[in-house]
Amino acid sequence: MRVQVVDHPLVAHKVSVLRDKNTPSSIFRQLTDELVTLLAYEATREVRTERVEVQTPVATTVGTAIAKPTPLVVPILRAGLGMLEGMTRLVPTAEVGFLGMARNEETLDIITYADRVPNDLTGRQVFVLDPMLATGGTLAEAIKFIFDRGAESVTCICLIAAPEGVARLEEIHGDDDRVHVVLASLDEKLNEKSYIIPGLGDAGDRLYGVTPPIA
Ligand SMILES: O=P(O)(O)OC[C@H]1O[C@H](OP(=O)(O)OP(=O)(O)O)[C@H](O)[C@@H]1O
Ligand SMILES: O=c1cc[nH]c(=O)[nH]1
Ligand SMILES: [Mg+2]
Repeated sequence: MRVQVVDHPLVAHKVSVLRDKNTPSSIFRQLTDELVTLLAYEATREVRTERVEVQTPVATTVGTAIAKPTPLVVPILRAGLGMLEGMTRLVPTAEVGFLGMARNEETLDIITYADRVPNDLTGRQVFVLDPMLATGGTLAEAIKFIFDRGAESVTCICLIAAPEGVARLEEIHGDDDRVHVVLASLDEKLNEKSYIIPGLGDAGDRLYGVTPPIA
């Protein structure tokens, strides 16, 4: 498993504004969108391509196209939805599947409440979007889910991660070069409620407002 923290002043600036508790939802959504585009640029370096013939106004040349089957983008609802548009803007030919997952804030168990992901992911490169990697429970479950359907590789794009969550994924996928994690920031730690410190609070709530927990 490869973990990459994107080291760029624009990324660092935007993450700092995201963290600020006084940043309103509208700006939070806009910054999330901008950050995804910057991270996706790195995360898609190994997207499969093929050579194509291109006719310019003056000559014929060989160009590059994203190969089929096209990448599949999977935002983890809710918070991952805030990252979808930034990703599809960069890879407009990607297909999109949806996974609804929520962590029970008491037990930290993961509830999968929606599955709109193709049943057969054989040979697919999958990009999972979720702004927060805290204990790693959600992403561990999502990665397993996607590999169980036959995907070739899983690249997770997250804004902020805790070392504890990265360590959990390393424990499961340490030797697995099919897994790649791209981050804007690797933070300090988790607090006693498994929130990321310093983090940015609850990403879903900051994007969309407070929602009651799923029973
Ligand atoms: O690494 P973990 O400890 O599993 O925590 C991270 C998960 O928590 C948040 O989702 P949440 O459960 O709050 O759902 P939401 O997006 O609907 O708010 C976040 O978007 C991740 O999916
Ligand atoms: O800090 C955290 C941890 C989990 N989920 C969030 O949205 N934020
Ligand atoms: Mg949440």
